[in-house]
Amino acid sequence: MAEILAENLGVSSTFFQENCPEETSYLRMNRYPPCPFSSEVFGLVPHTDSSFLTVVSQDQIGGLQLWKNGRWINVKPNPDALVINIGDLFQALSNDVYKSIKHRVLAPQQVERLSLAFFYCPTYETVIKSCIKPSMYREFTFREFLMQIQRDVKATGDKVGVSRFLL
Ligand SMILES: O=C(O)CCC(=O)C(=O)O
Ligand SMILES: [Fe+2]
Repeated sequence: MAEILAENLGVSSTFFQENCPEETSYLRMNRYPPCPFSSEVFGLVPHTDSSFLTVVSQDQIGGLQLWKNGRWINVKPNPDALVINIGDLFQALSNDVYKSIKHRVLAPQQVERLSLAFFYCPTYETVIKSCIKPSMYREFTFREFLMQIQRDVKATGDKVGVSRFLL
């Protein structure tokens, strides 16, 4: 899927094969326990993913929301479908042709919710640069990106993200 999305971006056809070996991607298992204060807390605070793509499998409880056209949209659970999110790295690689989607998870009120998120990521040394010119972002390695996030979270409490690398 990453290869298909990158087809018209000038990205080398072997880019993902070369930079995303199996061991650099990971699966996160999320458990959201029922919360009596669910209107006051999040299951997962609004964020974008630091991956190329994220594949999410969610159960039937619901609560995942996307920020679209200035409002939060519910992602209706569908047992026959996976949710694929564009992550920060695809946004930079595509020079904003694809946008990293902001999303959040509401805390469930009565029953626990489970989800699985697979983060498709490159090696730390992978250089992220757009082939579309003029490039909006300066080139950076995945390692630099993750370290910048750590610094920003420490300093501001927030991730900031790819906008940090805008030229
Ligand atoms: O639980 C979900 O539906 C989404 C999980 C998520 O956004 C994440 O793990 O980054
Ligand atoms: Fe996420």
